[in-house]
Amino acid sequence: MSGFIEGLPKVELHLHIEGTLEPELVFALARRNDVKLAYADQAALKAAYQFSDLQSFLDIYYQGSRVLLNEQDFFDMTWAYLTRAHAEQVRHTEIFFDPQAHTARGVPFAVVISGIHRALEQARQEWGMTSRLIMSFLRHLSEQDAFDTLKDAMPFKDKITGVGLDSSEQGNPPAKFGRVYAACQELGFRLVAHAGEEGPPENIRDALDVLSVERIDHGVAAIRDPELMARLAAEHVPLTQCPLSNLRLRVVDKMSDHPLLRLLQAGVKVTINSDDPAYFGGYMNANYQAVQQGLGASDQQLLVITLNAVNACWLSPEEKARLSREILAYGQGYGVTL
Ligand code: HPA
Ligand SMILES: [Zn+2]
Repeated sequence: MSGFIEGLPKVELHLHIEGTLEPELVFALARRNDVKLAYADQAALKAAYQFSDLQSFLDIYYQGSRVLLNEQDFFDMTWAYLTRAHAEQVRHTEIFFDPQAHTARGVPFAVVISGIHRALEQARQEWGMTSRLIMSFLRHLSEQDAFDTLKDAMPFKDKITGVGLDSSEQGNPPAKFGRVYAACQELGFRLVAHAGEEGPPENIRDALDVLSVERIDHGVAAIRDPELMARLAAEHVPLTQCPLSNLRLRVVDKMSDHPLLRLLQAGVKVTINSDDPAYFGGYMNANYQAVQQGLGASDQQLLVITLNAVNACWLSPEEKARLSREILAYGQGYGVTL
């Protein structure tokens, strides 16, 4: 691991908190809550992390989430992620959570958000690490289910900055949630959506035009559509990309095929993120390393990508300016300038 990457102050914008459940914690929580797992031990669970596509991952990811029952479970999961992210110099993180994966099992919305929020608050107090929460709708479920979830979220609105859209992209295009997003916008939520992960460039366009999102999560398919790439660049639409995720879910065959650097060179505001790090083989540093080693990114390009994340995040202008200065000063220490 390069010293430059290890020490670089980072911002993470695409992280599913349920995707940070390491096998060790899955088993610890299963024991604590008396939940039966389909795997005999941690090694057997890890061996199942051989994914052929997004759906094959989601099936295991939702299985893993079944061990989360109590407020303390959501705290422990979130605290474990924050501890790792802090060790990797993540200064600010914007975290997705999937309430429907829990409320459908009878776990109250309040339990989910209280445990996550308590950990975020502790990280802020202990380390000055900042965060935002993004409530993500499961796109394989119905519009009505999303509206019901939005209603459940209302008592906790002050703890939720944005809404997102995740799960199975195939067969569940953005337009299915046009009315939900309009309602969320009316309520003052920031808007993002997964698009162009396994789906076509059209889904990226529709996320922008029908859902009015300000960032695209993944957006890998943009590389197949020069006109769309030019639009993303011209409109400064950030893409929260996740290289190791795309490799493990076979969105790309090999890391050298990943479009992240080509998009950067076309002027698109790409960022590097870890998505579901417990399942995809690494947190932020490993994803930065994949871009460095697999794509040949220079330290200067990694610096630009990191500043893109600062610009795309939901901190105040003052906080962003302070973080940008810290990152630029860090680069200068390595002789890396813009
Ligand atoms: O990578 C992902 N894509 C879509 N849905 C998800 N839910 C968790 N991770 C993902
Ligand atoms: Zn994701």
